[in-house]
Amino acid sequence: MNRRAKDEAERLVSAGATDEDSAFELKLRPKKLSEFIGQSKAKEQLAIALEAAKSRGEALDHVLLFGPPGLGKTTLATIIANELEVGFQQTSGPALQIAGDLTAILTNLREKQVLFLDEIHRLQPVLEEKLYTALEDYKLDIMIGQGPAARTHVMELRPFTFVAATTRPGLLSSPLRSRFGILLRLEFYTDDELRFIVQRSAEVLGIACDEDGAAEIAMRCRGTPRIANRLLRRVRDYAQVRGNGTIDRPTATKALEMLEVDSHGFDELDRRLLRTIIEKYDGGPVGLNTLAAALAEEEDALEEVYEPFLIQIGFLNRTPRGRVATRLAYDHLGIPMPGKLSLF
Ligand SMILES: Nc1ncnc2c1ncn2[C@@H]1O[C@H](COP(=O)(O)OP(=O)(O)OP(=O)(O)O)[C@@H](O)[C@H]1O
Repeated sequence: MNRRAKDEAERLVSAGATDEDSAFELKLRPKKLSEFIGQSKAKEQLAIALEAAKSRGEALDHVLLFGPPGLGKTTLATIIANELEVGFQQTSGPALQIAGDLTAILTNLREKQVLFLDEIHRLQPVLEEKLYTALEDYKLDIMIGQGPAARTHVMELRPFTFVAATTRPGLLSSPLRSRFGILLRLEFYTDDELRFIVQRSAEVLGIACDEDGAAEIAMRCRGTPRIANRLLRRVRDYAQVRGNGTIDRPTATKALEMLEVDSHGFDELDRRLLRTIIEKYDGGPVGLNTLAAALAEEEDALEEVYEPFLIQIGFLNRTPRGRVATRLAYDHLGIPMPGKLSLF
């Protein structure tokens, strides 16, 4: 495990998946679009496209899912296959190393099947080019032989639906982006939607959790279902050992305070990030690389994992000159915000 993955795994409110999450996520994953809570815009777009493809008896257009980690991209990909009643095969950008890997997967796909490729922004450029004709015409160029005797053979593929996911849509080349007919952006969830998700997960896992207890967890999970499900498991432990086994508001509050997850779902790292901008750089603007060096964190991790939620809830601004802490950040940390200089 590299340092970033290790730090991420240790961070309770990280949106990245840990091994423990994966085991639970299999149980908690909604199987049908009707069970998928929230994301009404993406859901409606998808429902219409699914119905149209089904009524025409064709493979669904290729789908690109994008948004921060843990919001349900993999879940939606599996739902697409379930709704179409076709097979589902999953791989990821970093897992595909050589052209042969991709060829093997594509040539083994069955008619109208869903192929899900996670982290498509990390796909190697040569493989990306190979994908173009496969996505456009269901054809694959295969090189046979080597040197002057090498020949290209065009292989026909069965029509399939390609579903790709990325946290960094900006890194995709425009030819690749243009191969997708359906673009679905996933947004952070509202507190109400997350309360439903917590209650549903509690029911599936057989955990006693009342509405207020679920609301307390929902409020502190950074708009992210994966974090909601993880906090639910930790609060359940606390309720069993220190409480009467039921998750109500006081139990959830005490458990989350003990875990140092504050009322906004911030942990030590978020507070350190905001405090660094305020105390070391007078509130900003400070460039991403300077900030990453000051925090001893990687730029990618700051940009992909930590910042999106802080920006979404208005604690941080990304400006052309760098990151700026907002008044909300000063207030939350109890630091007085310096007044603007006035000429009068
Ligand atoms: N709308 C939803 N309703 C109920 N549960 C959800 C919803 N979205 C996600 N979840 C739950 O959150 C967890 C994480 O979802 P998922 O693995 O689909 O996220 P992801 O966006 O693919 O993340 P990553 O890209 O990091 O893999 C799963 O346990 C899933 O059951």
